[in-house]
Amino acid sequence: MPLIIVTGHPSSGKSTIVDRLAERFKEKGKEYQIIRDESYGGFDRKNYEFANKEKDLRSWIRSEVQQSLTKNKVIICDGLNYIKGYRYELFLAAKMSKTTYCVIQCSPSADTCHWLNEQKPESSRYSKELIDQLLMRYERPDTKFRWEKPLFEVKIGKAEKALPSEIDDDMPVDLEYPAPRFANIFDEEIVEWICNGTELTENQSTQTVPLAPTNFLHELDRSTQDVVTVILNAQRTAVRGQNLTIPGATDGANTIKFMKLRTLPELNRLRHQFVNMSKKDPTTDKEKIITGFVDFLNCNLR
Ligand SMILES: Nc1ncnc2c1ncn2[C@@H]1O[C@H](COP(=O)(O)OP(=O)(O)OP(=O)(O)O)[C@@H](O)[C@H]1O
Repeated sequence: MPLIIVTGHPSSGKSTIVDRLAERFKEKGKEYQIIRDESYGGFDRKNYEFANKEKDLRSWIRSEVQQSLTKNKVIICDGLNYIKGYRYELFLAAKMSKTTYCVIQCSPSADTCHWLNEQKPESSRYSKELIDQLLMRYERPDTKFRWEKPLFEVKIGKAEKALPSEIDDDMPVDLEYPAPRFANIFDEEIVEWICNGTELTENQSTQTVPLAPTNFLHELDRSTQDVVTVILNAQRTAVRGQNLTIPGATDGANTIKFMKLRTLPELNRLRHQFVNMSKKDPTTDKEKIITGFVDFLNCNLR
Protein backbone atom coordinates (compact mmCIF):
# COMPACT_ATOMS: atom_id res chain seq x y z
CA MET A 1 0.00 0.00 0.00
CA PRO A 2 2.34 2.68 -1.21
CA LEU A 3 1.53 6.24 -0.35
CA ILE A 4 2.28 9.34 -2.40
CA ILE A 5 1.74 12.65 -0.70
CA VAL A 6 1.33 15.59 -3.02
CA THR A 7 1.98 18.97 -1.49
CA GLY A 8 2.18 22.41 -2.96
CA HIS A 9 0.95 25.85 -3.61
CA PRO A 10 -2.66 26.58 -4.45
CA SER A 11 -3.47 26.18 -8.11
CA SER A 12 -0.04 24.93 -8.92
CA GLY A 13 -0.97 22.06 -11.22
CA LYS A 14 -1.07 19.37 -8.51
CA SER A 15 -4.18 17.59 -9.73
CA THR A 16 -3.04 17.79 -13.33
CA ILE A 17 0.13 16.01 -12.36
CA VAL A 18 -1.68 13.48 -10.19
CA ASP A 19 -3.98 12.59 -13.08
CA ARG A 20 -0.94 12.03 -15.26
CA LEU A 21 0.69 9.82 -12.69
CA ALA A 22 -2.54 7.87 -12.29
CA GLU A 23 -2.43 7.19 -16.03
CA ARG A 24 1.06 5.78 -15.64
CA PHE A 25 -0.06 3.45 -12.87
CA LYS A 26 -3.02 2.39 -14.96
CA GLU A 27 -0.75 1.56 -17.90
CA LYS A 28 1.31 -0.58 -15.56
CA GLY A 29 -1.79 -2.38 -14.30
CA LYS A 30 -1.21 -1.04 -10.81
CA GLU A 31 -4.27 -0.41 -8.69
CA TYR A 32 -4.46 3.16 -7.41
CA GLN A 33 -6.78 5.54 -5.63
CA ILE A 34 -6.69 9.33 -5.57
CA ILE A 35 -7.76 11.02 -2.36
CA ARG A 36 -8.28 14.66 -3.07
CA ASP A 37 -9.65 17.59 -1.11
CA GLU A 38 -12.22 18.26 -3.83
CA SER A 39 -14.02 14.99 -3.04
CA TYR A 40 -14.85 16.17 0.48
CA GLY A 41 -18.60 16.74 0.80
CA GLY A 42 -19.48 20.40 0.29
CA PHE A 43 -15.87 21.23 -0.58
CA ASP A 44 -15.19 24.80 -1.49
CA ARG A 45 -11.78 26.47 -1.78
CA LYS A 46 -13.13 29.03 0.66
CA ASN A 47 -12.80 26.28 3.30
CA TYR A 48 -9.17 27.32 3.46
CA GLU A 49 -10.22 30.72 4.74
CA PHE A 50 -11.60 29.27 7.96
CA ALA A 51 -9.38 27.39 10.39
CA ASN A 52 -12.18 25.14 11.69
CA LYS A 53 -13.41 24.18 8.21
CA GLU A 54 -9.89 23.51 7.07
CA LYS A 55 -9.27 21.35 10.11
CA ASP A 56 -12.36 19.25 9.34
CA LEU A 57 -11.15 18.86 5.78
CA ARG A 58 -7.73 17.73 6.94
CA SER A 59 -9.26 15.19 9.33
CA TRP A 60 -11.36 13.82 6.52
CA ILE A 61 -8.38 13.43 4.19
CA ARG A 62 -6.32 11.78 6.91
CA SER A 63 -9.01 9.28 7.77
CA GLU A 64 -9.62 8.52 4.07
CA VAL A 65 -5.91 7.82 3.63
CA GLN A 66 -5.82 5.60 6.70
CA GLN A 67 -8.90 3.67 5.68
CA SER A 68 -7.93 3.28 2.05
CA LEU A 69 -4.55 1.72 2.62
CA THR A 70 -4.85 -1.86 1.42
CA LYS A 71 -2.16 -4.33 0.48
CA ASN A 72 -1.33 -3.37 -3.08
CA LYS A 73 -3.16 -0.20 -3.91
CA VAL A 74 -1.21 3.01 -4.53
CA ILE A 75 -2.78 5.85 -2.59
CA ILE A 76 -2.20 9.32 -3.99
CA CYS A 77 -3.09 12.03 -1.51
CA ASP A 78 -3.70 15.13 -3.60
CA GLY A 79 -4.15 18.37 -1.71
CA LEU A 80 -2.32 21.40 -0.41
CA ASN A 81 -0.94 19.30 2.49
CA TYR A 82 1.09 22.32 3.43
CA ILE A 83 1.59 21.68 7.16
CA LYS A 84 4.72 19.74 8.02
CA GLY A 85 3.16 18.10 11.05
CA TYR A 86 0.22 16.96 8.98
CA ARG A 87 2.46 15.37 6.38
CA TYR A 88 4.18 13.61 9.24
CA GLU A 89 0.85 12.16 10.38
CA LEU A 90 0.19 10.85 6.88
CA PHE A 91 3.67 9.38 6.79
CA LEU A 92 2.94 7.48 10.00
CA ALA A 93 0.12 5.68 8.24
CA ALA A 94 2.54 4.52 5.53
CA LYS A 95 5.23 3.51 7.96
CA MET A 96 2.83 1.26 9.84
CA SER A 97 2.19 -0.47 6.53
CA LYS A 98 5.91 -0.91 5.73
CA THR A 99 5.40 0.35 2.25
CA THR A 100 7.05 2.57 -0.31
CA TYR A 101 6.40 6.25 0.12
CA CYS A 102 7.28 9.55 -1.47
CA VAL A 103 6.42 13.22 -1.48
CA ILE A 104 5.77 15.26 -4.60
CA GLN A 105 6.12 18.98 -4.27
CA CYS A 106 4.61 21.46 -6.64
CA SER A 107 5.47 25.03 -5.74
CA PRO A 108 5.91 27.28 -8.73
CA SER A 109 6.20 31.04 -8.37
CA ALA A 110 3.31 33.13 -7.08
CA ASP A 111 2.80 34.56 -10.57
CA THR A 112 2.46 31.09 -12.04
CA CYS A 113 -0.06 30.08 -9.37
CA HIS A 114 -2.14 33.17 -10.07
CA TRP A 115 -1.94 32.51 -13.77
CA LEU A 116 -2.93 28.87 -13.47
CA ASN A 117 -5.76 29.85 -11.16
CA GLU A 118 -7.18 32.06 -13.88
CA GLN A 119 -7.26 29.07 -16.23
CA LYS A 120 -9.67 27.17 -14.04
CA PRO A 121 -13.43 27.41 -14.21
CA GLU A 122 -14.61 30.20 -11.93
CA SER A 123 -16.20 27.78 -9.47
CA SER A 124 -12.86 26.09 -8.76
CA ARG A 125 -10.78 29.20 -8.38
CA TYR A 126 -9.27 30.64 -5.24
CA SER A 127 -9.63 34.34 -4.57
CA LYS A 128 -6.40 36.24 -5.21
CA GLU A 129 -6.11 37.08 -1.51
CA LEU A 130 -6.48 33.44 -0.52
CA ILE A 131 -3.73 32.40 -2.91
CA ASP A 132 -1.39 34.94 -1.34
CA GLN A 133 -2.33 33.80 2.16
CA LEU A 134 -1.78 30.15 1.32
CA LEU A 135 1.57 30.95 -0.26
CA MET A 136 2.63 32.55 3.01
CA ARG A 137 1.38 29.65 5.09
CA TYR A 138 3.17 27.05 2.99
CA GLU A 139 5.68 24.96 4.92
CA ARG A 140 8.16 23.62 2.41
CA PRO A 141 9.19 20.00 2.69
CA ASP A 142 12.65 19.57 4.12
CA THR A 143 14.46 16.36 3.26
CA LYS A 144 16.33 16.34 6.53
CA PHE A 145 13.12 14.84 7.89
CA ARG A 146 12.47 11.24 7.09
CA TRP A 147 8.83 11.92 6.27
CA GLU A 148 9.71 14.39 3.56
CA LYS A 149 11.68 12.01 1.35
CA PRO A 150 12.22 10.94 -1.26
CA LEU A 151 11.06 14.29 -2.50
CA PHE A 152 10.24 14.89 -6.15
CA GLU A 153 10.02 18.56 -6.88
CA VAL A 154 7.93 19.32 -9.92
CA LYS A 155 9.10 22.26 -11.94
CA ILE A 156 6.48 24.30 -13.69
CA GLY A 157 7.25 27.43 -15.59
CA LYS A 158 7.38 29.25 -18.83
CA ALA A 159 8.40 27.29 -21.87
CA GLU A 160 11.03 29.82 -22.86
CA LYS A 161 12.94 28.95 -19.68
CA ALA A 162 12.59 25.21 -20.06
CA LEU A 163 15.16 22.75 -21.23
CA PRO A 164 13.93 20.95 -24.35
CA SER A 165 13.63 17.76 -22.31
CA GLU A 166 11.31 19.52 -19.88
CA ILE A 167 8.79 20.76 -22.38
CA ASP A 168 5.72 18.77 -21.82
CA ASP A 169 3.64 18.22 -24.90
CA ASP A 170 0.78 16.72 -22.93
CA MET A 171 0.26 19.84 -20.89
CA PRO A 172 -2.49 22.21 -21.86
CA VAL A 173 -0.98 25.02 -23.86
CA ASP A 174 -2.58 28.39 -24.12
CA LEU A 175 -1.07 30.23 -26.99
CA GLU A 176 -1.81 33.49 -25.28
CA TYR A 177 1.48 34.10 -23.59
CA PRO A 178 2.57 34.26 -20.69
CA ALA A 179 1.59 30.73 -20.03
CA PRO A 180 3.36 28.10 -18.00
CA ARG A 181 3.97 25.42 -20.54
CA PHE A 182 6.26 22.93 -19.01
CA ALA A 183 6.15 20.63 -16.08
CA ASN A 184 9.02 18.34 -15.38
CA ILE A 185 7.26 15.74 -13.34
CA PHE A 186 9.60 12.77 -13.27
CA ASP A 187 6.71 10.34 -13.88
CA GLU A 188 8.96 7.43 -14.62
CA GLU A 189 11.16 7.93 -11.58
CA ILE A 190 8.16 8.23 -9.28
CA VAL A 191 6.43 5.16 -10.67
CA GLU A 192 9.67 3.18 -10.50
CA TRP A 193 10.29 4.20 -6.88
CA ILE A 194 6.74 3.44 -5.78
CA CYS A 195 6.67 0.05 -7.52
CA ASN A 196 10.23 -1.10 -6.81
CA GLY A 197 11.80 1.30 -4.31
CA THR A 198 12.86 0.60 -0.75
CA GLU A 199 9.96 0.03 1.56
CA LEU A 200 9.80 1.80 4.89
CA THR A 201 10.53 -0.43 7.81
CA GLU A 202 8.88 0.25 11.11
CA ASN A 203 12.15 0.36 13.02
CA GLN A 204 13.97 2.53 10.57
CA SER A 205 11.11 4.98 10.54
CA THR A 206 10.56 4.98 14.24
CA GLN A 207 14.19 5.59 15.01
CA THR A 208 14.57 8.50 12.70
CA VAL A 209 11.38 10.29 13.62
CA PRO A 210 12.34 13.27 15.76
CA LEU A 211 11.14 13.29 19.33
CA ALA A 212 8.82 16.20 18.76
CA PRO A 213 6.52 15.72 15.77
CA THR A 214 5.42 19.01 14.35
CA ASN A 215 1.73 18.51 15.10
CA PHE A 216 2.79 18.52 18.72
CA LEU A 217 4.44 21.86 18.15
CA HIS A 218 1.29 23.23 16.57
CA GLU A 219 -0.80 22.06 19.49
CA LEU A 220 1.69 23.41 21.99
CA ASP A 221 1.80 26.76 20.27
CA ARG A 222 -1.93 27.11 19.91
CA SER A 223 -2.84 25.94 23.42
CA THR A 224 -0.34 28.22 25.12
CA GLN A 225 -1.41 31.17 23.02
CA ASP A 226 -5.00 30.54 24.08
CA VAL A 227 -3.96 30.64 27.73
CA VAL A 228 -2.22 33.98 27.19
CA THR A 229 -5.35 35.37 25.55
CA VAL A 230 -7.53 34.17 28.42
CA ILE A 231 -5.27 35.88 30.96
CA LEU A 232 -5.14 39.15 29.03
CA ASN A 233 -8.92 39.21 28.76
CA ALA A 234 -9.67 38.10 32.31
CA GLN A 235 -7.34 40.57 33.99
CA ARG A 236 -9.29 43.50 32.54
CA THR A 237 -12.05 42.94 35.05
CA ALA A 238 -10.20 40.99 37.76
CA VAL A 239 -9.43 42.29 41.25
CA ARG A 240 -6.13 41.75 43.02
CA GLY A 241 -5.90 38.33 44.66
CA GLN A 242 -8.59 36.81 42.46
CA ASN A 243 -8.03 33.38 40.92
CA LEU A 244 -8.32 33.46 37.13
CA THR A 245 -9.73 30.20 35.80
CA ILE A 246 -8.01 28.79 32.73
CA PRO A 247 -10.30 26.60 30.62
CA GLY A 248 -8.85 23.31 29.44
CA ALA A 249 -6.56 22.75 32.47
CA THR A 250 -7.16 19.95 34.95
CA ASP A 251 -9.60 20.82 37.77
CA GLY A 252 -7.71 21.84 40.87
CA ALA A 253 -4.72 23.04 38.82
CA ASN A 254 -6.54 25.45 36.57
CA THR A 255 -6.15 28.83 38.22
CA ILE A 256 -3.64 31.64 38.17
CA LYS A 257 -3.65 34.17 40.99
CA PHE A 258 -4.05 37.69 39.68
CA MET A 259 -1.66 40.00 41.55
CA LYS A 260 -0.92 42.66 38.96
CA LEU A 261 -1.51 43.46 35.31
CA ARG A 262 0.62 41.36 32.98
CA THR A 263 1.73 42.59 29.60
CA LEU A 264 1.69 40.60 26.40
CA PRO A 265 5.52 40.65 26.03
CA GLU A 266 5.90 39.37 29.59
CA LEU A 267 3.47 36.51 29.03
CA ASN A 268 4.94 35.73 25.64
CA ARG A 269 8.46 35.56 27.03
CA LEU A 270 7.32 32.93 29.54
CA ARG A 271 5.33 31.17 26.88
CA HIS A 272 8.41 30.83 24.69
CA GLN A 273 10.41 29.48 27.62
CA PHE A 274 7.70 26.92 28.33
CA VAL A 275 7.44 25.92 24.67
CA ASN A 276 11.19 25.36 24.47
CA MET A 277 11.23 23.30 27.63
CA SER A 278 8.27 21.22 26.47
CA LYS A 279 9.94 20.22 23.23
CA LYS A 280 12.00 17.78 25.26
CA ASP A 281 8.90 16.06 26.54
CA PRO A 282 6.40 15.99 23.69
CA THR A 283 2.76 15.28 24.27
CA THR A 284 -0.25 16.09 22.12
CA ASP A 285 -2.57 15.86 25.10
CA LYS A 286 -4.04 19.34 25.20
CA GLU A 287 -5.10 19.18 28.82
CA LYS A 288 -1.58 18.21 29.90
CA ILE A 289 -0.08 21.07 27.90
CA ILE A 290 -2.45 23.67 29.34
CA THR A 291 -2.11 22.39 32.90
CA GLY A 292 1.66 22.37 32.56
CA PHE A 293 1.68 25.91 31.27
CA VAL A 294 -0.60 27.14 34.07
CA ASP A 295 1.73 25.55 36.60
CA PHE A 296 4.75 27.10 34.89
CA LEU A 297 3.15 30.55 34.99
CA ASN A 298 2.26 30.19 38.66
CA CYS A 299 5.90 29.38 39.40
CA ASN A 300 7.38 32.12 37.24
CA LEU A 301 5.06 35.12 37.32
CA ARG A 302 6.49 37.54 39.86
N1 LIG B 1 2.03 22.84 -16.84
C1 LIG B 1 0.89 23.46 -17.08
N2 LIG B 1 0.80 24.32 -18.12
C2 LIG B 1 -0.34 24.98 -18.36
N3 LIG B 1 -1.46 24.84 -17.64
C3 LIG B 1 -1.44 23.98 -16.60
C4 LIG B 1 -0.27 23.24 -16.26
N4 LIG B 1 -0.56 22.48 -15.17
C5 LIG B 1 -1.85 22.74 -14.83
N5 LIG B 1 -2.38 23.62 -15.70
C6 LIG B 1 -3.74 24.21 -15.64
O1 LIG B 1 -3.76 25.02 -14.47
C7 LIG B 1 -5.00 24.93 -13.79
C8 LIG B 1 -4.77 24.48 -12.35
O2 LIG B 1 -4.27 23.15 -12.36
P1 LIG B 1 -4.70 22.11 -11.26
O3 LIG B 1 -6.17 22.09 -11.06
O4 LIG B 1 -4.03 20.84 -11.62
O5 LIG B 1 -4.01 22.77 -9.97
P2 LIG B 1 -4.11 22.31 -8.45
O6 LIG B 1 -2.80 22.61 -7.83
O7 LIG B 1 -4.57 20.90 -8.37
O8 LIG B 1 -5.23 23.28 -7.88
P3 LIG B 1 -5.92 23.24 -6.45
O9 LIG B 1 -4.95 23.91 -5.50
O10 LIG B 1 -7.15 24.02 -6.65
O11 LIG B 1 -6.17 21.82 -6.09
C9 LIG B 1 -5.84 23.97 -14.61
O12 LIG B 1 -6.67 24.73 -15.45
C10 LIG B 1 -4.82 23.18 -15.41
O13 LIG B 1 -5.34 22.73 -16.65
